[in-house]
Amino acid sequence: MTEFAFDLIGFDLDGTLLETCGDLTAAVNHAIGTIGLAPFAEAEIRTYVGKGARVMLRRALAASGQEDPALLERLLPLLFDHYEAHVAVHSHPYPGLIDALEELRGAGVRLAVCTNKIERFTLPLIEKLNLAEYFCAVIGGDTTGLLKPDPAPLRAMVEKAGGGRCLFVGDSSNDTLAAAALGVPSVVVSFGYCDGPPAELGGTAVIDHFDELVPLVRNWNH
Ligand SMILES: O=C(O)COP(=O)(O)O
Ligand SMILES: [Mg+2]
Repeated sequence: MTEFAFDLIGFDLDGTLLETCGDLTAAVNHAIGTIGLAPFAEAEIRTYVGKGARVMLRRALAASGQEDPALLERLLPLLFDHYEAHVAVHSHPYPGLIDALEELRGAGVRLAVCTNKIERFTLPLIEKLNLAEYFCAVIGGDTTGLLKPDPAPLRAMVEKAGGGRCLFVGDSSNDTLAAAALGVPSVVVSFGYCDGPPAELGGTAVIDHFDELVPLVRNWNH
């Protein structure tokens, strides 16, 4: 038991723990630049993030008028190699995150990650930003073979982290749907890459800043 309503708090990665869009945009632009396509602004790529790198690149190619699946398969390794070499150039935790993680950990709440980003990028990114020590389980988009909104990766996170009363924090309907399918309450961060109005994404609650997370779970009344 903890002083909070939860034993375990899981987090989505892109657009929730971390602002990663600068490095993702650079990787997309590198890949499509090799065939002479015009680069995208970060604000556009933000709307393509959340269902894994393959879907992000497919969306960018479609917006460039390129729908050929073979082209997607040819450019994806170029995106991967660029992203792997530049995974934490601009990426950084959202304001207030570290203080919130410290306070939750100090209160005995276990912390974990469940992201659609594949492990090849997820693990080094968390390491490089000095966040690995906080998380007792990290599930990537290729860990179970299924992506959120399927609940399988979230279930794997809960099991690996030792179970208990769980809350999941995310920025998109992938997160709220996966949580709902597992019967886990969810919090939407309105500052992420939300795929709709934050209050309409199906979460149990919405926060606008990580400073709101600890008071929310301390006074949980949902
Ligand atoms: O789209 C991705 O690669 C990952 O997104 P997520 O961390 O929000 O699940
Ligand atoms: Mg996300």
